[in-house]
Amino acid sequence: MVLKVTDLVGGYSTIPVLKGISFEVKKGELVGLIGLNGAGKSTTINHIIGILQPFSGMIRIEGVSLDDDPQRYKEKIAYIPETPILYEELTLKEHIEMTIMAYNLDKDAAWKKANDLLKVFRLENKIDWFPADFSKGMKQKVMIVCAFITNASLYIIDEPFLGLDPLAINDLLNLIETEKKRGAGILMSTHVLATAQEYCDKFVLLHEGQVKAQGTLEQLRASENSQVNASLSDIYLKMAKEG
Ligand SMILES: Nc1ncnc2c1ncn2[C@@H]1O[C@H](COP(=O)(O)OP(=O)(O)OP(=O)(O)O)[C@@H](O)[C@H]1O
Repeated sequence: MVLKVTDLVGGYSTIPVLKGISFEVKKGELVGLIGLNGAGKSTTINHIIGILQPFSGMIRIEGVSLDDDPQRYKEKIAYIPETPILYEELTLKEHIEMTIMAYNLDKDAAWKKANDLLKVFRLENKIDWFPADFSKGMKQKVMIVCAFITNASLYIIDEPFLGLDPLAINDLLNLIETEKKRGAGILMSTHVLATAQEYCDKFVLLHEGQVKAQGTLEQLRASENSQVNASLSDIYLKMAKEG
């Protein structure tokens, strides 16, 4: 098991946004975190990456909780936020060097991987550029390059399909496939349900801070009494309208 979230109650103030959610991401699985605006996807992610403290419940990555060992817990996660977060005063090269230090990576192996990824995402001649020189999509690609050199156990990818061009989306999906084969787990939040349906192994449907349904598409169809050919979008809309 890569990620195990158990009875997580959490949020920002004393009123919980998440009302006791449980789900898992296994090795080699891509799990889609699906929900309407305000359903609690970002709040869930903020708890997993340790920005928010659970009110109650447990989050473990490969059996380790943030309280057990914060450094080990954080090294197991690579997070790609929806809005890229880069250091304005650091070049692309320095972002990669910082990632190598933060994750304690072998320098030569990490740079080999980074150079391959820089080529894939057409950034190899922009290594000395600062974030201010990059477009939003290019900044997102910098975050992808940094995340995918870490050998993380768990990738958390927040809405990857809106800022990237189709070529980059395809490259990212290929990277995800490679990491799945390596045994990593991936939790991906998205509103692009057709792509999620095509690529995710399982889904967690969040609604108003609760897990309304989870499992494979077949399992969702069964649990929501949907037709045998119902799409993820059909199932989700039906569930959201029923409340
Ligand atoms: N910083 C914050 N402080 C207080 N409440 C917040 C904060 N961020 C989000 N919330 C509240 O938490 C709830 C869940 O929001 P969250 O951002 O997790 O939703 P989401 O599923 O990620 O939505 P979206 O698809 O719009 O990104 C909402 O009711 C929102 O108002």
